[in-house]
Amino acid sequence: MYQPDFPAVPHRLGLYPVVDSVEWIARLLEAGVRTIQLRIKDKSDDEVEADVTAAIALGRRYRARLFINDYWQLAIKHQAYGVHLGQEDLGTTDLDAIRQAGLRLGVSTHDDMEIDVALAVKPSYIALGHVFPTQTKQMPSSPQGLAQLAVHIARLKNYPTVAIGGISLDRTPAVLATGVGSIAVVSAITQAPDWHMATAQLLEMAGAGDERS
Ligand SMILES: Cc1ncc(COP(=O)(O)OP(=O)(O)O)c(N)n1
Ligand SMILES: Cc1nc(C(=O)O)sc1CCOP(=O)(O)O
Ligand SMILES: [Mg+2]
Repeated sequence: MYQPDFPAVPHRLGLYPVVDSVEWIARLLEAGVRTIQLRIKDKSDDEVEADVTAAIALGRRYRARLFINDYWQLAIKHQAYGVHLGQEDLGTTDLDAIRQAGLRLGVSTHDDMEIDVALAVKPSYIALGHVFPTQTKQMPSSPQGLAQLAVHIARLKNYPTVAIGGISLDRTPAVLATGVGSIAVVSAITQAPDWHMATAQLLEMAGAGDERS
């Protein structure tokens, strides 16, 4: 049963690019993306606040689901659609503040134990990674692969789910065949020889997500 303690998101979030600049947010929203994340690493709140506010304004203009990675206080201050947090963030974040501000919450997981932790938080969606090897982030764990992803999706049947890690254009059909509602990608778009074409192809396969809930 999907009864999150945070506002619900559509079951299928569709194509979900994870990008590190307002420029990428602007061009991907213009290209038709409707679920997206601003992921800027290792800067102070002061350094990122202008980018966070600009990204949130763009998200509103395009009626998109804009998640802020890590900077949950800024996300609350500027009323983002949602926040994405990792497992290690859960103990240091005021989850009640996010809930009371009405923001959606996405939580990363990498194995069954982390899924148990995430389910206890009752977030809006659960991310499952990393499916394949990735060059984008150093991962302490091994890739879980498609078979394990499918097991997790079966366990989480009514929960909105997002797959992440090494998802390329070629691998997308097999990832979607597990029943996952969304594919989160970095390099498949940002390192593509033609990002516009790659985005159009990924949107064609994964969709832009269901209507807002
Ligand atoms: C959709 C999605 N899934 C997983 C992650 C990873 O988040 P996290 O574990 O917080 O690690 P960093 O991205 O902060 O390095 C994500 N960002 N988005
Ligand atoms: C940011 C991130 N988080 C992951 C996780 O498994 O939690 S994998 C990942 C990087 C995904 O980049 P790419 O699409 O280029 O492989
Ligand atoms: Mg994070």
